[in-house]
Amino acid sequence: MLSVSPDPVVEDADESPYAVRVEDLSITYKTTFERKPTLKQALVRFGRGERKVHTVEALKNVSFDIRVGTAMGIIGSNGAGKSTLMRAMAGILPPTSGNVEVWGRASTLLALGVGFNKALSGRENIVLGGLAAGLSRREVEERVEEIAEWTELGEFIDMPMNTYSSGMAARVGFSVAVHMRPDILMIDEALSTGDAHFREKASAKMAELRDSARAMFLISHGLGSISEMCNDCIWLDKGRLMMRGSPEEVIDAYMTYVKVKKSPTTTEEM
Ligand SMILES: Nc1ncnc2c1ncn2[C@@H]1O[C@H](COP(=O)(O)OP(=O)(O)OP(=O)(O)O)[C@@H](O)[C@H]1O
Repeated sequence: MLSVSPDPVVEDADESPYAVRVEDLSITYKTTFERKPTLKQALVRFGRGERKVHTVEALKNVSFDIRVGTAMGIIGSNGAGKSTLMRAMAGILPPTSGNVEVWGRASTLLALGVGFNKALSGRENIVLGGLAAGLSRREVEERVEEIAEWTELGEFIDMPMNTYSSGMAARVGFSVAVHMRPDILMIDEALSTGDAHFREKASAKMAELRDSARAMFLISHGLGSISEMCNDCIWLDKGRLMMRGSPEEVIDAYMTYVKVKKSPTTTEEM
């Protein structure tokens, strides 16, 4: 079950209120697919394929909570369940079991550029993105110029997005997400897109948002950006929560686990 409330709950006057609470969360994907029959099976069954169900337990009994002011890094190998967790917290994916409670409006920067209509211009996609994020027509009109300007795409902003490079499309996605003034900001790999100049600009914007939002989540294989941007960290492995702690200690444990020597290059490539 996902529940979203507008205001944070204060339970203990000495502590910041909760921003997100994840309780015993499990998510299982079920995909059916047509398995190609062997020649013999095809002859026996006159070419009919066999429907197979493939089940993946992407998250298994994950629990944690974060308070206002937390910038949490999420680390783990490919397929560990990081994006699944983010999707569940954003309300895009319903839990198979367990609960997710979110206080405030979440804005996600998942898989940058996905969801754009490439036949439309960057500016038109900004309008659609703003409306999809729940802004009113008027709010979108008020912000579209600023969002377009921020991409620094010049006249490309009025050209169809199928003429863009992936980095240019990512700029549009990033700009829309960071201008939604979210309470809870969720960023998936945003820092790895764009060129050096845009990455720097994106980092500065994220630092600004981290300070104004109630909470932030950052998924990145660039462990350097996790230690730079975050004050809390979790490590997922095969859907399980392995560890929670300061970015330094969790990254250390993770690096030891995957037995990769610590060096600036490997840190960025994990
Ligand atoms: N839509 C889906 N249908 C079926 N299985 C899925 C789907 N999305 C993800 N999975 C599976 O769930 C598991 C977790 O995937 P997820 O994308 O959450 O991992 P991740 O930690 O974000 O990985 P990466 O670092 O590669 O982005 C993987 O085994 C993946 O194959």
